[in-house]
Amino acid sequence: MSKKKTILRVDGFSKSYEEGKMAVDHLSFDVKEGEVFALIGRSGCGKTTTLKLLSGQMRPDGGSAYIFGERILGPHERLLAGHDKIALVEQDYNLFDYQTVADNIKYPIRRSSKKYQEYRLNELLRICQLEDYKDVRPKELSGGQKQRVAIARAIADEPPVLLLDEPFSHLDMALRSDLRRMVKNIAIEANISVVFVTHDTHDALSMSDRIGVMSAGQLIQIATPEEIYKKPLNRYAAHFFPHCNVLTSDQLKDLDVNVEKGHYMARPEWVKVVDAVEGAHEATLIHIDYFGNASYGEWKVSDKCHIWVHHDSFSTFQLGEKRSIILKDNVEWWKLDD
Ligand SMILES: Nc1ncnc2c1ncn2[C@@H]1O[C@H](COP(=O)(O)OP(=O)(O)OP(=O)(O)O)[C@@H](O)[C@H]1O
Repeated sequence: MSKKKTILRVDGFSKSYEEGKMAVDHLSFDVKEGEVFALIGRSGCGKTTTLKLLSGQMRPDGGSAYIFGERILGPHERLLAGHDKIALVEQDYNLFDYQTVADNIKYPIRRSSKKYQEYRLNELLRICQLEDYKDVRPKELSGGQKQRVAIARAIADEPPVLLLDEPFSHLDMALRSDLRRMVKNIAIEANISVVFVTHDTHDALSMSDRIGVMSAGQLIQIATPEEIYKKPLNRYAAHFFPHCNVLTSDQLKDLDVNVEKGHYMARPEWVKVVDAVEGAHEATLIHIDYFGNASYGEWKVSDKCHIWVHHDSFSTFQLGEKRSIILKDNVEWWKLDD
C-alpha cells in the first residue's frame, strides 16, 4: 500500500460550530490510490464533520485538504459546493424519489453520450446488484437497495474518491456483508479511494486497509486493522472491540501477572480456560454472551478482576463452573498508553 500514490491529503483541518468547542481539531491524514480508509470513533467525535469538510461542502476554520495536490475549495470559494472528483454518500442517500433507479444512477453522466450512459448504467447495475430494479422508483426500495443506488450514482462518473457516511447502518448482517464486499471490490476494480465513517468495528476491520481512530475531534491512531486490533493506543481505542479485557496492573495481580503500573489489554481469544491450577486463583463462569459461531464467557477471578474469554462453538462450559484462566502461549498483556 505504501508504494501507491497519495490521492487525498488532509493537513490540519479544524472546525468548531460553537466557540471553544472543536468538532474537528487539527486533523491530518492521507489516503492512497485505491485505499479504503475507515474513520471510527464514538458518537459526536467529529467523523461526519470531517467528511463534509473533505467533500468541500463545509468551510474549515483552519487547515486544507488536497486532491492530486490541488487544494479542495470550500463552499465559499465555489458556485456549487462540492468537488467533481469527490463523491459523498450521506446517511440519508438524497435520491430523486420521482425518478427511476436508472435515471438516478445516470444523473451524474447525463451530459455524456446516450451510448456511454447505457453502457455505464448496465455496468453499475451489475456491480451494485441492481439489475432487477432498473425501472423502480426509490420509494419502493428497501434501505439496502437504496444504499446501493446511492453508491452506484456516486461512482457513475468514476470519481477517484468516494466518501461514505455510515454506509451500512440500516442493514441486516447478511446485506452488510454483501455490501462490504461490493465497496471493497469497487475500490480494487475501479481504483477508487474510499473514506468511510462507521460505528461498526466489523465494517472497519473487514473492509479497510487502514483505520483512523477519532476522539474529540482528533485522530489518535492511524494503523492497519490488525494493528488497531492487537495494539490499540489506549483504553478508548481498545474498547471499540467488544469483550475487551482492560485491567490495571493491580487487578492483574489476581491472575498472578506482575507488571509495571498501568493499564493492560488482552483480547478474549488471547486467553484460555484450563483445569483449576493449584495455587492459582479459581475463576467462576458468571455470564455467557452466545453468538452461534462462538460465545464469550465472563469469568470472575475476584471481585475486582473479571475476564472475558472467547469460547469456540463446541464449548460446553456451564454457568457456575470453576476453572483457571491463563494467557495462551506466545501472547502477552498489551500495555496501553494512559
Ligand atoms: N450543525 C451543527 N451545529 C452545531 N453543532 C454541531 C453541528 N453538527 C455537529 N455538531 C457537533 O459537532 C460535534 C461533531 O459532530 P459530528 O456529527 O461530526 O460527529 P460524529 O462523530 O459524526 O457523530 P455520530 O457518530 O453521532 O454521527 C458534535 O459535538 C456535534 O454535536
